[in-house]
Amino acid sequence: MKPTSRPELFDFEGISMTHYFTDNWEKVKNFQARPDDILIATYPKAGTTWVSYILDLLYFGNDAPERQTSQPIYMRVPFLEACIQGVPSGTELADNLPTSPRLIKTHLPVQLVPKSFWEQNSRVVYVARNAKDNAVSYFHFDRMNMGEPEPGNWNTYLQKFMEGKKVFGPWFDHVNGWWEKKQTYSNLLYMFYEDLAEDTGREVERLCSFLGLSTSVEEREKITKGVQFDAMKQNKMTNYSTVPVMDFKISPFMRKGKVGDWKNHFTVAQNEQFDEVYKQKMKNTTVKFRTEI
Ligand SMILES: Nc1ncnc2c1ncn2[C@@H]1O[C@H](COP(=O)(O)OS(=O)(=O)O)[C@@H](OP(=O)(O)O)[C@H]1O
Repeated sequence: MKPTSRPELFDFEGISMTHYFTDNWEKVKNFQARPDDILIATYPKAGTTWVSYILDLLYFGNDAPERQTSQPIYMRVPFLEACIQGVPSGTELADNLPTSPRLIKTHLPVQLVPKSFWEQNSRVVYVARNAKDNAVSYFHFDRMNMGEPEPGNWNTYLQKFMEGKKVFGPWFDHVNGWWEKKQTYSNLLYMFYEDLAEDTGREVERLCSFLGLSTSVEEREKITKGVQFDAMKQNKMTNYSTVPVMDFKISPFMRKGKVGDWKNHFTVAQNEQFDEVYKQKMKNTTVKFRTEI
């Protein structure tokens, strides 16, 4: 259903959120994960759809062709915390998934993930993207998605991004929180968008080895080809063109798919300020990002 106005941000357990991701909170919090579930966790716009589609093809690519031609990726990989009037919630979709393993998407910061995922020792694939490109992608997404708060202009957007006043909270805490989790939770694979862009085939192989899949080289090559930006942009089941709240005339979901597009957006002054903030916020972590490849 099309919203009549954009939602407001509010504080939820210390994180900026909109009601779309908190309205179903009791069910999200008490969600029953299974040991073979695979949770795909990301800060928004870090490569969720890319990795979702890779995993979907790895597990179900050879299933009935209708799955690939008639079911959009967001139906195959439910968005756990999403709750939008008129469509089934993420928890409902996940509970009713007929396939196994279940692939489930979340943008939650690690501390808000339902505890059953940890209790069941479910596998988690986290994808992170460098902060500058992530901010740019998020800005264009918020411009075109009426389900997101009003983005304002690029400069005000960037200031708010640095303050963490974006849906799902600060990028910094998100990537750092999940990085810390990885140190103690062995069923977590921490991936980078930049690595995927540099060598998708290598990253597909990494995923297979994490998941214990013995997919053939030919199959992996086929998947690698099918998940390239242009192929996914043309594919109605992966390009989000079926979502009514998104206005592709403003900006398409599959926008550029590049590493380094931030250079076309940041002014010299914005870049200097961002680097200062980044240094402060990232001073206690060992996670390293590439802003170009
Ligand atoms: N195959 C492939 N190759 C390269 N880049 C890709 C690919 N698939 C998705 N993308 C880019 O990822 C951005 C969307 O991120 P998400 O899928 O995480 O969005 S969401 O949070 O689920 O809404 C968005 O990035 P930008 O183009 O920079 O805006 C997409 O274009």
